[in-house]
Amino acid sequence: MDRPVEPGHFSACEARLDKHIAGRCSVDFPVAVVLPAGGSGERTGLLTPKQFCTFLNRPLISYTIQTFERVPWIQSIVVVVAKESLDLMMDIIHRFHHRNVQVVHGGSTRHRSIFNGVRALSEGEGGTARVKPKVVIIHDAVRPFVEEDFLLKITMAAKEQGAAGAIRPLVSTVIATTLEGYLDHSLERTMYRASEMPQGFIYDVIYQAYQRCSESDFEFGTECLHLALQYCGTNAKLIEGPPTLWKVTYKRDLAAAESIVKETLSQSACVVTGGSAQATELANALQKSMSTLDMEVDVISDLMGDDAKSLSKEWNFIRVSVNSSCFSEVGKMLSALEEADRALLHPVVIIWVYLIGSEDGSSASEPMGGEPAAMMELATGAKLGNILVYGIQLHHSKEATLWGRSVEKVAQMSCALIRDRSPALTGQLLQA
Ligand SMILES: Nc1ccn([C@@H]2O[C@H](COP(=O)(O)OP(=O)(O)OP(=O)(O)O)[C@@H](O)[C@H]2O)c(=O)n1
Ligand SMILES: O=C(CO)[C@H](O)[C@H](O)COP(=O)(O)O
Repeated sequence: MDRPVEPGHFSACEARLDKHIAGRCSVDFPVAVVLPAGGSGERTGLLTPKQFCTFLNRPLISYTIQTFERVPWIQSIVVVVAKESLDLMMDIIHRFHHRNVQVVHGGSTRHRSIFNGVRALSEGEGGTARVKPKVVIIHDAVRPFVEEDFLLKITMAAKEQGAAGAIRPLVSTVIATTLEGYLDHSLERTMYRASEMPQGFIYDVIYQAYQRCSESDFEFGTECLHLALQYCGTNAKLIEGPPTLWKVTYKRDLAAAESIVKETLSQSACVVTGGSAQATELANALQKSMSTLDMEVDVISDLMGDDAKSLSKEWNFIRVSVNSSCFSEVGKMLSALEEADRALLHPVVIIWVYLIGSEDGSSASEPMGGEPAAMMELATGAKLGNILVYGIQLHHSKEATLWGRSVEKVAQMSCALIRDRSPALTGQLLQA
């Protein structure tokens, strides 16, 4: 019996690889990606193939493509889809401004789809030859959460070894069963790992492996690393990856993916005060209260000058108005976000916090005559551009405890609206 892999064995190898990679200034060879997306997603029980199922107004595959588009040393992306999904895929590329993406049609099995994608990287239009990549990364289109540093590890290892693949510890014991459906024996779990994606290959290795493999491999195989070993004698370097490499397989996985994206978008907020002392005081109180709710808040007077950079890095904005129910400030923020095309890939949240009353006891004339209707109209238009506008109204109180409670309530409501990003509440003027 082979000796079990000692716990930490792979992390020791990875540490050496980390050091090896750390010494590299950049990827100085062409790298391409093949994203197999030609499946039907039967295990989700949904009619729409899971790679095209949407959350936060975007299909799953668009999140994965974006992940690779952000990697500067990846030159091209090939997405492999079923023939009947070609038009849908082209529409997604157009709608979400994906670039450097070539779409080819898939096959009846994952291996056939992947081979179509690999082949497309060396055969240009009409079968003419094209410059092929040195390394090709293969990554299931339904695995949206992969980080650049891990892609770099896989890519460098593939260049060094010919092939490399992500692995994860098994979470369930693997057993062998008898034909009658009884336990034959259980495998020693420490000797096995789950093979995940991404995987990387020297282009010629995986291309030749697919040219040499059998029909049975194409029909029943699920492991590219096996083909490289079996048909090219190339033994892949195995690298333990983070738990985020999981594959969307069941319907629940789509909900999990949405939750992860929402969490990523809900780490911080930018409060814009317009510069008034009272709005700034409220903003600072909100900042303090929201920090206790794990929300990092920045307070600025306006989205101008250096502060305008928030427009391109923040997903959540709070606009504080004092005794002024006009929406011009919110309208200006909305226009700036639309001009920056900020909500193309993710929904942006704007919360209008409307403070009535002031320290000297004066109060605006009873507000909100026609404003709720105007608020709803503004929010309805904004939603079409993937910007979610909510309103929270609060009354100033000179009684410190009461005022503190009001501010805390606004902080809680703001965090909830940001974290949930529900289109259902847009345009509502909530009472704190
Ligand atoms: N003929 C196929 C089958 C699968 N895939 C892709 O391979 C990846 C991983 O496969 P899997 O999770 O099994 O997807 P499906 O085959 O769609 O799922 P199911 O088995 O539930 O139908 C997915 O991105 C899937 O779209 C593909 O490109 N071509
Ligand atoms: O991890 C993988 C190979 O290394 C593949 O993602 C996995 O094998 C696909 O299997 P299935 O199509 O049944 O989901």
